[in-house]
Amino acid sequence: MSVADVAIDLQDINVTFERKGETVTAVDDVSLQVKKGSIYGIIGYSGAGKSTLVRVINLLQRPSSGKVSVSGQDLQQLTDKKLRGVRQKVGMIFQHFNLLRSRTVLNNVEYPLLGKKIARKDREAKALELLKLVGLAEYAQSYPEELSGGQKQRVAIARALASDPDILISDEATSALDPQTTASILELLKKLNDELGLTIVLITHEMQVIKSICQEVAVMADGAVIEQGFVGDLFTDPQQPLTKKFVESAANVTEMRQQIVSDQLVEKLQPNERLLYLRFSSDATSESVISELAIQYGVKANIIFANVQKVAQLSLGYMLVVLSTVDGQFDQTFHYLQTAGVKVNDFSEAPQAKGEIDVS
Ligand SMILES: Nc1ncnc2c1ncn2[C@@H]1O[C@H](COP(=O)(O)OP(=O)(O)OP(=O)(O)O)[C@@H](O)[C@H]1O
Repeated sequence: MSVADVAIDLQDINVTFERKGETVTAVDDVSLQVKKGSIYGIIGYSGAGKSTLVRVINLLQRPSSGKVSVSGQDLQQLTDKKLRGVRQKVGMIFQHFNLLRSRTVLNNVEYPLLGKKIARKDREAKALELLKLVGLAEYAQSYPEELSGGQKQRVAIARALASDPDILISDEATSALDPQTTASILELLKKLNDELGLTIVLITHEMQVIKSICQEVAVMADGAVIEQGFVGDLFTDPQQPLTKKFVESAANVTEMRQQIVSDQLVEKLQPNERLLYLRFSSDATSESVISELAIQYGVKANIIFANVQKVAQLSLGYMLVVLSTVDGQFDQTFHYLQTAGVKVNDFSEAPQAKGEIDVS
């Protein structure tokens, strides 16, 4: 990536806090680059350091060490005045919207422009234009409490756009919303990314959110980035146990695990049967693999669970299947699956009774 293509460049960032005489490491040696015009996700459980890390991006949180560049500018070298200028180009939205209750929706959106040399008429026109963009023009004179959660977040987005930012940071912006409203807010963010070329950094604890709109993702745990890369790659071949857990959560694999245990699938297997968990990427479709097994190798398949999810233009298939052969031999079957690019876990010997089925 050339320097001109980089919106955010964080190098070797550490953030420590002193708490009750102890040093807490909130961010542990994190380096990442966010490409201009991309949507970059940061996922991790509560306390992983996500919020602290994104506050470093506009130096609301100064790192204990490391370098922060935004749009090619080394922020730690800037004067306060220049830093304020950069901060205005980095908008933020939050889980709890942070709207001013006593002001109308229109006033909330114009708020960031109040201190600027811009005529009231123009300011109002701009705020109204932004409300149109987020689909809320008719609510301009309403008050926040008259709006639903999703509508409040739209107002917060319009307000964040008032200073014409190049970058928008979304800190758990959909966490308080139901799945349908979440989807509509993510759709809006994608539209802003497409139409305005806005670079978006999106913090979440939900892989569904990452899957919906992010191109790249960093997985955080205990302050560190433990895995990062393109979303499609992470979903197809997650390396770290935590990443695998997040990927599974987005593919309903948890349900599948429960089914294995509650239906006692392993206990019921015949000697000539195997219980396999198969993962497919788009170049190996589940139908073609299963029919090939039947035709070429005479293997029967009983599909117990199947799910296909779309991630970054890839179709990823997950399947739990009982395969049976006449002679109970599976060497050829495994070999075929491997060459077809299918990832295989054999659950036949798994400690199913305890529900500890590892799908790594
Ligand atoms: N100002 C502070 N003083 C002391 N410790 C802090 C401070 N801010 C954050 N921490 C600690 O740093 C760690 C990371 O917190 P952070 O809020 O960045 O995590 P997070 O992944 O965003 O989690 P959440 O989603 O719950 O906010 C936590 O252990 C937190 O207690």
